[in-house]
Amino acid sequence: MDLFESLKNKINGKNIKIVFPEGQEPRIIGAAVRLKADQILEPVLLGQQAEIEKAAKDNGFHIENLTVIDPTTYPQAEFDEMVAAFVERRKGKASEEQAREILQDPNYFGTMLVYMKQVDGMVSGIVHSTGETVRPALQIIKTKPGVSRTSGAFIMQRGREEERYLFSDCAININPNAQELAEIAVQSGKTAELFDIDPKVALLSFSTKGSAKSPEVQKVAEATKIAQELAPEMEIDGELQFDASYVPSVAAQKAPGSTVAGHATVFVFPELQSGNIGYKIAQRFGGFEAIGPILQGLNQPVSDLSRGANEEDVYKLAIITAAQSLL
Ligand SMILES: CC(C)(COP(=O)(O)OP(=O)(O)OC[C@H]1O[C@@H](n2cnc3c(N)ncnc32)[C@H](O)[C@@H]1OP(=O)(O)O)[C@@H](O)C(=O)NCCC(=O)NCCS
Ligand SMILES: CC(=O)OP(=O)(O)O
Repeated sequence: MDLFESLKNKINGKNIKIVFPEGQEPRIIGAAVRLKADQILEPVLLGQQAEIEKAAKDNGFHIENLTVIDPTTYPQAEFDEMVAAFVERRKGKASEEQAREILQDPNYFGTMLVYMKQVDGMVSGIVHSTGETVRPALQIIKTKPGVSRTSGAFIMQRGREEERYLFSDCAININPNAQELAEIAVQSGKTAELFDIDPKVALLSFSTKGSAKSPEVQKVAEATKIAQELAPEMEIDGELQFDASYVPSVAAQKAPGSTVAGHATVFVFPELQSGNIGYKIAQRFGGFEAIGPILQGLNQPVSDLSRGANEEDVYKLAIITAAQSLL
C-alpha cells in the first residue's frame, strides 16, 4: 500500500490536532483546507485572524470550518498558564517577563501548545529558518530519554512505490562527533522502520573501508563501530562512498562481504554540509520527492518545512507529524 494511504489509515478517526504557526501563509492554508476536507486530522492555524482571512480570500480558500488560534485575542488566563509552564520548563533560563516576550514568537507559542498537550504536533518553517523553527522544540520539548541529539531525516521517494530511502542528518547537527553520528545512524534506522523502509544503514564518506586516510574518515569509521555496538541487531556499515553504498557492482569491488554496501536504504551523511546539499541534489537533479525534515528523537513531534516547500509537501509532512504523535 502507498505509504501515505497506510499513514492515513493509522491516524484516521483519532482527532489528531496539528498546529501551524505560519497560519497566514497560503501554502499552509491550502494544505490545511485539504487536510480538513479529507478528514485526516484537525489543522489549527496560528496567527492573526484578520491576516489569515485576508490570505485565504486572496487565494480563493474557504476556511470557515478551520480552527484558528489568534495569539492577540488568546484568553489572558490561558496565556498566564502558558507563561508559568514556560518559566518552569526553562528553570533559571527565562524570567516571567522574558517568557511573556518570547511567547510573542509564533514558533514558541505553537511549541508551547504542543508541550501543554493542547495539540498533538507542530509543522512550521515554511517562512522561518530552521534555527527559528526548531530552537523552541530543543529547549522545551527536548529529546527522549536515551537520545542526546535530535536530527533531521528526509524520506526520499521517486516514481515507483518501492524506491524509497531515508537521508539524515540533513537539517540539524552542523558537525556531529563520532558518538553523535553513531546515535544519528541508529535513530535513522528506527525512523526508517516507521515508514516501511527495511533499514540497511550506510555511514557515508569520501572513503570506502580505509581507501583514504584523514580525521574526517576516521570519525565516520569510529561512528560506524559505535553504532554497530549500540544496535547490534541493525544492519549498519561504513565508512562507505555513496557509489559503494548504492551500486552493487561497485560495492563488490570496494566493500566485498558487506551486507549493506550496494543495498543501503538509509544514508547517513558525515556532517550537515554534505547532508543538506546531498538531499537537495537528489531532490532537484534526481527527481526525488523529499519529505521532511522529520525530527527524530523528540518527546513530541515538531516538524520543520523547507522554505522551498509546496502545498503538497506541507500536506504530507503534517500526516507524518500526526503519525509520529501516535508513537
Ligand atoms: C539547531 C540549531 C539552531 C541549534 O542551535 P542553537 O540554538 O544555537 O543551540 P544551542 O547550542 O544554543 O542550544 C539551545 C538548546 O538546544 C539544545 N540543543 C541544541 N542542539 C540540539 C540537538 N541537536 N538536539 C537536542 N538538543 C539540542 C541545547 O542543549 C540547548 O538546550 P538548553 O537551552 O535547554 O540548554 C543549530 O544547531 C543550527 O543552526 N543548526 C543548523 C540548522 C540549519 O540551518 N539547517 C539547514 C536547513 S534545514
Ligand atoms: C531543510 C532545509 O534545507 O530548509 P530550508 O530550505 O528552509 O533552509
